[in-house]
Amino acid sequence: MHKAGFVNIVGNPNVGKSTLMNALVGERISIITSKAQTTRHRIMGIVNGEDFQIVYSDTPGVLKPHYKLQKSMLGFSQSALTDADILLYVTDVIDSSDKNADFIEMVKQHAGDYKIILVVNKIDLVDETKLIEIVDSWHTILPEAEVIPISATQKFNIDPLLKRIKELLPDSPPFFDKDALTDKPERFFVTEIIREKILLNYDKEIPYSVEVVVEQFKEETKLIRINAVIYAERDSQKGILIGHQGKSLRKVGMEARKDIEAFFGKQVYLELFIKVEKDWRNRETKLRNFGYHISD
Ligand SMILES: Nc1nc2c(ncn2[C@@H]2O[C@H](COP(=O)(O)OP(=O)(O)OP(=O)(O)O)[C@@H](O)[C@H]2O)c(=O)[nH]1
Repeated sequence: MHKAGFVNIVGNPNVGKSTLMNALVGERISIITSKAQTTRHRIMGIVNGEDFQIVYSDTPGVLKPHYKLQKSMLGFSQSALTDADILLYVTDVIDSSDKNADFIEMVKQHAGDYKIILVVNKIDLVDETKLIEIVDSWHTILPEAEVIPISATQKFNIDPLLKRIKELLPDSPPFFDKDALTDKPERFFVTEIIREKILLNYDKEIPYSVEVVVEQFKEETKLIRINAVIYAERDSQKGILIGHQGKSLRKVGMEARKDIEAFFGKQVYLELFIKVEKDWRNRETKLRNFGYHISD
């Protein structure tokens, strides 16, 4: 049986999230260190094993202390919370729970949607008595969570944490092509960015009916040339995607190009094509393979 799921990492700045990520992900995988932000999450790394796939991502901004958790942010934060399989709430022995009261409340509200692991980092800085006190207090604040104390820099308790994450992952086939992603993560991000722009620019039916495939990704010294195909299911959708005098598609292309340029820190020449592939949904596997095909 294969396991796969989304592990969403939240926590205040400076508690050691990056250090923990490196320790968890280490050399086990193709780490994706890019700063690009996709629709809801920033994917930080994907760990592939023979029978599992862990997709780590974080929710930027959720816990920044200078961001008073305002009403307007709530929707975003909640959606980030609801689609995690496992929530990795990272804190450290210095962090105080008071300033996160609002966020903790939200975590609790969604406790039925995911498993929560509360990671107390930097335990190398305190003695045992203090640590027990801290762990106990978190048990009280968030009884829904399993508390795992670690030291990311000392690599203490990292393996048991990883083991627990694997145990808690739901049974599922992988979400991302395991091999293709390992050596070509950039295609995945291009696809994600284009998909995001489609989501933002068209009504619901369209985003769910299209598949984006990067057919060419050619990196030159000063420029990246990308050809991507948006597959629609019907001719009518093709028309909507293109829009009046090509206006809609141009807008998607322009917005996507800007983000892709920011992502790679390089000028990008992006060409978008639309093709109709009737009933592509029933041929998903074929399409997925095709999507990672390198044409140059
Ligand atoms: N003593 C100790 N320091 C640690 C440990 N883990 C991380 N640190 C230190 O804590 C600081 C912050 O670590 P980061 O991994 O950058 O923290 P972060 O949560 O990713 O920070 P942001 O990127 O600001 O959100 C660094 O100086 C780390 O070396 C630990 O286990 N013990």
